[in-house]
Amino acid sequence: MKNKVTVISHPLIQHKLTLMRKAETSTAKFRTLLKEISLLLAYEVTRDLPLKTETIKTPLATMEAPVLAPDKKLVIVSILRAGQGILDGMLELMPSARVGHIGLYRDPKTLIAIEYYFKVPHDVDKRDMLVVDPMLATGNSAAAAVTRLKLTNPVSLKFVCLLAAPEGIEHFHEQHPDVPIYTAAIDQQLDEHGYIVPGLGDAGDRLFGTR
Ligand SMILES: O=P(O)(O)OC[C@H]1O[C@H](OP(=O)(O)OP(=O)(O)O)[C@H](O)[C@@H]1O
Ligand SMILES: O=c1cc[nH]c(=O)[nH]1
Ligand SMILES: [Mg+2]
Repeated sequence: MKNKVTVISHPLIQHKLTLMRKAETSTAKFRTLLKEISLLLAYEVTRDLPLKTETIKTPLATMEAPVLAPDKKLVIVSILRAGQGILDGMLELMPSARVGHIGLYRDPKTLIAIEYYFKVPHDVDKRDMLVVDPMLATGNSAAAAVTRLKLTNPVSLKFVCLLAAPEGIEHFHEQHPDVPIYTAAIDQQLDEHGYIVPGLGDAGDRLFGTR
């Protein structure tokens, strides 16, 4: 499991990601695309969820049918703000998942992540945790979020994003070699302001139309 990065390179994801990257893509379209991609990411990220069987009756017969095994299943933690875009899509696929929020913003000068909000369900220690944020740039935000969330003792932890920079992957795995990263793409590098290049710009601003 050490230093594991999975690039989810499904053609539908790659096509939609290209549309998201385009500077002319509207806020409404950007939001819809992120939601659609998140459904596809969720499908891949939950591939190893354990199953058990239960006896059910179809209109024709009784059968042993697969259902998700644990009573307490997933908790999805959104890193505010932009994590909300992935959360929306994932909740459509997994409407019973519990949800946590961690509010972080990057100080524009130091690029250090500053926490301003934290709330997770009381029973996260019985749940598998997906931490979601579209962007892994320096990795400061994701690493700080996971450091904080590890204190809540989730059963397991995965980090899910849309775009990752090589620098961010390295920094994140220096601090959390045990936490796998799932991403739709790994871009070239960071620019001097800590933005992913070629990237898609500021995910939060594009999602909420704040710029
Ligand atoms: O890997 P890092 O260098 O930490 O950068 C990534 C972070 O930057 C963005 O959030 P931002 O700070 O812009 O906050 P916002 O979501 O409220 O816009 C993004 O959503 C990540 O949380
Ligand atoms: O490229 C980047 C880097 C950090 N945060 C973003 O939203 N985009
Ligand atoms: Mg932002």
